[in-house]
Amino acid sequence: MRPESTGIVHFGLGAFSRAHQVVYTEDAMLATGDRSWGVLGVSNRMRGVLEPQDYRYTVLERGEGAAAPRMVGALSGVVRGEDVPELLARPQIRVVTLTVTEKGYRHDPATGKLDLGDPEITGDLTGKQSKTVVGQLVHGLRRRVGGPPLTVVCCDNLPGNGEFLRGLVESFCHAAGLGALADWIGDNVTFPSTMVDRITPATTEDDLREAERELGYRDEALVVTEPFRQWVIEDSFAGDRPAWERAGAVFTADVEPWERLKLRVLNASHSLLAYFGLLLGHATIAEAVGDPVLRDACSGMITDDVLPVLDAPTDAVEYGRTTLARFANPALRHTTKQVASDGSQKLGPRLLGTATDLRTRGREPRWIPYVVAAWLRHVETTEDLRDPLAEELRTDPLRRVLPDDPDFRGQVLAAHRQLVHEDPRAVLKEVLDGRA
Ligand SMILES: NC(=O)c1ccc[n+]([C@@H]2O[C@H](COP(=O)([O-])OP(=O)(O)OC[C@H]3O[C@@H](n4cnc5c(N)ncnc54)[C@H](O)[C@@H]3O)[C@@H](O)[C@H]2O)c1
Ligand SMILES: O=P(O)(O)OC[C@@H](O)[C@@H](O)[C@H](O)[C@H](O)CO
Repeated sequence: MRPESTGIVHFGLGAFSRAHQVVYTEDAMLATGDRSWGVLGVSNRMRGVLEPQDYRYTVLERGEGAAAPRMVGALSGVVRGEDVPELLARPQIRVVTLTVTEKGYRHDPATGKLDLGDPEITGDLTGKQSKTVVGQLVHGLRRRVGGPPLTVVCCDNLPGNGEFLRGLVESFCHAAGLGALADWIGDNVTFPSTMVDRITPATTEDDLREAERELGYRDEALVVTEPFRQWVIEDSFAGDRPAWERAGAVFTADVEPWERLKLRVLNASHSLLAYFGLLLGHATIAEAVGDPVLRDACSGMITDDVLPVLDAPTDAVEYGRTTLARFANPALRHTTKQVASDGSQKLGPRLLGTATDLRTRGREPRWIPYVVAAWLRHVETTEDLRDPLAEELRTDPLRRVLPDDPDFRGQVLAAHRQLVHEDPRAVLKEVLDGRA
């Protein structure tokens, strides 16, 4: 399938978007025959990779129920970030989607506010450059003023991701002295929140070689993913949109319960498996969840810490069970190192919100201090730490990450002392035994 024109600009054409939003968009175009929704990716790296392939790539599902390999053709091109401002002026662009990772938003992880001290944000505020995602978005919206409305759909794993991004854009406008633009955005641009789900590890050279043997061609932009996919979208679009519901997406008035369920059950368990998995020598998530102590620890955390403060839109116990079964998919080779990366950005949305909610209701988290302590051990013992705050974390790892709550900090430090002096497996067993 080839699109007739471009309707969507997508920031961050990483593995996930190629396995998720682009596939949903292609399915919507196939179902309706409306081929005006080609996706124009914004990615300096993927430009050089996809151009020689005419912007087509293969999606390879792995695991039980996997579909046949699929060639996706819904991308209409790939451009550089600097090209975005001009693009957003075009009326046929009706939707912007983003998967730029948590750190791509340049916010303070503790407050969720735009980091106005970030040198690249400061540079973009002058209007003389467009290096950050928020800067590119605002400079593009500036060019759009007077044109048709636009919908900006954040698809990163952040709570209230739509409202979050709207706040960053608003702060940028005010800091740049663009109050009138902020008013125009308020009237013409919407930021629906979304819950996105499809486990898609970074593609490795081994994946490429194995796929080449299987498919008979080499695809540098190939993605390997699981059969499962889910997309819940807040129904607040400013204008036209693809008929994503025809591709299985669900539109709802309130996405927050879905986002919380996913972040606090799935992503929180992923982080537990990553940090304790690394401490126990597990290279992949599938290996980690196959370790009975880690599996029981995930179930324990879901039952003891997460469920008591989760207003779930579906059966959360069953959701937890299905999640752990998906993690066990051995064909995915999702590394614990990948999931452990950028912890300073991930702990808040996945774990600390639950801990704060528990403490607000007079309950103590049983497992979360241990997961944060395992992350702390990861920070202390990893030479090539992958985290945007790596330098700062070396000197004071908790300052920018933990909420201002001395009791909780004390719990984390006590758990950390145990992990330094005792075998991590024995520590987890102790916590498990304490529940009996
Ligand atoms: N991979 C998954 O299983 C999965 C599932 C659900 C949601 N997500 C969400 O999608 C995000 C991306 O995942 P992925 O697997 O595609 O990662 P990826 O590393 O393959 O791609 C990330 C993309 O973000 C861009 N990016 C990174 N840092 C940036 C920055 N500072 N400024 C601008 N752009 C930046 C990169 O250029 C790249 O195109 C995740 O962080 C998560 O929020 C991922
Ligand atoms: O994509 P990351 O590396 O930021 O986070 C790793 C995973 O927890 C996450 O991507 C899940 O695989 C995903 O959220 C499942 O839908």
